[in-house]
Amino acid sequence: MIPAYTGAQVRAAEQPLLDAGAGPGLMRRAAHGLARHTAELLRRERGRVYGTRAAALVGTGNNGGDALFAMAFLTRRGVACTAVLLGEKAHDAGLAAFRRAGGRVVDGRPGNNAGAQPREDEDTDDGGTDDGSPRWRAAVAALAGADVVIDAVLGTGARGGIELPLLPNGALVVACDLPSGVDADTGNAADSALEADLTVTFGALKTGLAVGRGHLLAGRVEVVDIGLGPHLGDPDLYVIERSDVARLLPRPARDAHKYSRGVLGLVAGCDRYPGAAVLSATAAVNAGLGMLRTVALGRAAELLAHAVPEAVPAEDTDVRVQAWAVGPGIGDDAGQLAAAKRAIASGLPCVVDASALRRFEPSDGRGNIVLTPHAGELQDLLTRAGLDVEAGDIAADPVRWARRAASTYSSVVLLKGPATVCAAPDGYTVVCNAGGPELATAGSGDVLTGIIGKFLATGNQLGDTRSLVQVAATAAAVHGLTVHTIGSAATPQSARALAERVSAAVDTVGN
Ligand SMILES: NC(=O)C1=CN([C@@H]2O[C@H](COP(=O)(O)OP(=O)(O)OC[C@H]3O[C@@H](n4cnc5c(N)ncnc54)[C@H](O)[C@@H]3O)[C@@H](O)[C@H]2O)[C@@H](O)CC1
Repeated sequence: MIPAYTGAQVRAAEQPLLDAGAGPGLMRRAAHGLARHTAELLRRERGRVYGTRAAALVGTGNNGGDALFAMAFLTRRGVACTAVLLGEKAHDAGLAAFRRAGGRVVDGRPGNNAGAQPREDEDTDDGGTDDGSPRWRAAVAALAGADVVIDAVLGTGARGGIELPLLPNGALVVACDLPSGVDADTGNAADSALEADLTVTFGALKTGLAVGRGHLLAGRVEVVDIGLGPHLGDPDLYVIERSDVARLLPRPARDAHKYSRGVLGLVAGCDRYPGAAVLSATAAVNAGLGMLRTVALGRAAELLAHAVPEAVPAEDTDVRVQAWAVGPGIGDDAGQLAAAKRAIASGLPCVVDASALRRFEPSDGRGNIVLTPHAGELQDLLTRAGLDVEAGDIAADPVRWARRAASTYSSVVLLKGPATVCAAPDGYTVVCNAGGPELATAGSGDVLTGIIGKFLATGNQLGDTRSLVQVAATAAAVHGLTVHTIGSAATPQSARALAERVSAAVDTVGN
């Protein structure tokens, strides 16, 4: 697991070192890491470092200082470097070092009225600012032709919105510590924040790079160790890695039989929505389940019999299983909703999804239940519990609201989204960043429910809600990895294809 910390935690860890006069050393290590990773990116994407062109957008604080020192290193490696100063001041020592190394400095400050003229062939990306003022003209002209632009306007000291100049088309973007305008604590981002190819972050991974828009804007993330380790304390959350998935995956014992491999009860599907039951059932079976008992009605039952012959129909929830998965495709069917309620009340481990979430009450919660809402369903859960929360609030701080729902409903909450946030009632949180937009199709959630159900039924990883969070994150990772078992990431993928590839995904991490 990769530990992630809020910006406030990282700043607190830095403080004793700053008090002891270690600030310049910290910055030198950060700058060295930024220069090294930027050079590696140039070598990979441009085939060389010497003779390339770099520009940095430099703000007033230490974040800008990091970039100035980093560009001093790069200048010495034969990179033509330009610093575009966007604030009233710049880090003194960093600026002096950059000038000494022979770097070029351009004044992009608000008061600058002597801006350079744009080149005639200037070609810029959308998204930034070019209101024609000399300030932005100077910045845009200085950036033209850059192979790489280092975004070092704001780091963990950011407050509120930010304006940035237009970037040249085709330039690589490296964010220094985090993309300017991203909130290191939450992942919320200013509209103008730039999308990076690479983020080089210092001291520790920041929560804001693991979740929300910050995660989407960060690109590849490299963590540079600057020696904060002993001062960091408990992380805000963890990001699950492939090696964790391999460790946490339940494996059958050599003397396993179908009951020891897990028996899952599935309450899914109805006449109106028969397909969801097939997707959940297929995923559960392909995840390595010992036996599946299905409570399905009418067309859903017929379809299941054809599509998933392994599924053993059950008349009711009065059957012997080790865990339940309830909700996919049950819609408003009164019989299926009642069956889901009974399964939830059985006391067995249970994953609750889709329509079953709409009837789930805080008093139904307990430590062996996983709720799997998307943002809209989370808003509904929170609103029904008396909390005033808008969709935008959840997008701006998904970890906070997933935790809030987990404590309110005394259950583990798996919040679906570009990053999957799994939170326990005590706040322990694991984020899964496997997969991508390929997973955002109707039916994909039904697949995830089947995988979680299988892991709950196997049960050998369950102990407390923290273990259950890890189980949920492992299931989310397997779900995400199904994407990588089919063609390239750009290959369109149906939920059915994902369900059928669950065994291949388990195989990729399990071996
Ligand atoms: N503190 C340390 O020892 C270290 C800090 N490091 C770097 O320092 C950064 C934090 O430095 P700072 O605390 O100086 O903060 P930043 O450099 O992130 O920004 C602070 C400056 O930006 C201004 N500012 C804030 N919000 C603004 C906005 N919306 N628009 C325009 N200006 C705005 C503030 O007035 C202040 O001058 C980290 O992200 C990291 O890059 C690294 O050098 C490692 C060591």
